[in-house]
Amino acid sequence: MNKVVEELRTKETPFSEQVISQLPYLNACFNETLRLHPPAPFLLPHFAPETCEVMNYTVPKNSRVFVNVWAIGRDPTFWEDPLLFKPDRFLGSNLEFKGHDFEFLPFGSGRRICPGLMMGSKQVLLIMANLVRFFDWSLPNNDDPGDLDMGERLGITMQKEQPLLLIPKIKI
Ligand code: HEM
Repeated sequence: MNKVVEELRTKETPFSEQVISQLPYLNACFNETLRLHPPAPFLLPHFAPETCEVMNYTVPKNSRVFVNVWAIGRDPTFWEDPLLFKPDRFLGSNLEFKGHDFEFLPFGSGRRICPGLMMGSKQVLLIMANLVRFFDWSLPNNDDPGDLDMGERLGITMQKEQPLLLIPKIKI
């Protein structure tokens, strides 16, 4: 948190879209959040119109296919310390969420990739940048952020199981 605060508070505001895309730590935090908590953990249901082979598995014609990107994002084959929130893993890495890196598919891939990818990612980054830049955040009772319950519940999209209660203090 300190690293992203420092990165944001040395930049001029209001933040432009161009500045936001050049903030490595903010972008790394966004990527790491999408890796561990993809909003659509099974993507949208896909359909195999023909029988096909994928990595030695046969997918029969007319199958309904779910891609578990939640599990892929936590697979120790691809990710070191997969359950830890470590944004630094994305610093200096070429991994992108644009559908070419199959270990990181929070927006899906291929013809049905999320068409709102650019809009959604820019919006979240801008909102996060402003919330972090202009407020100091703490937990009620000065609770330790490390103890925050990050349990999830599956709905149409993934949701935090317990509501997030935070105290903002304005910081100009
Ligand atoms: C952080 C924000 C967002 C995330 C993580 C996200 C994620 C996804 C995912 C995983 C899919 C399924 C892709 C697949 O099955 O391969 C999807 C589909 C879709 N998304 Fe997004 N999305 C986001 C924002 C948006 C926004 C802002 C819009 C519209 C303005 C949007 C519109 C759509 C539409 C229309 C589809 C269905 C595409 C199709 O089935 O052909 N999304 N999104």
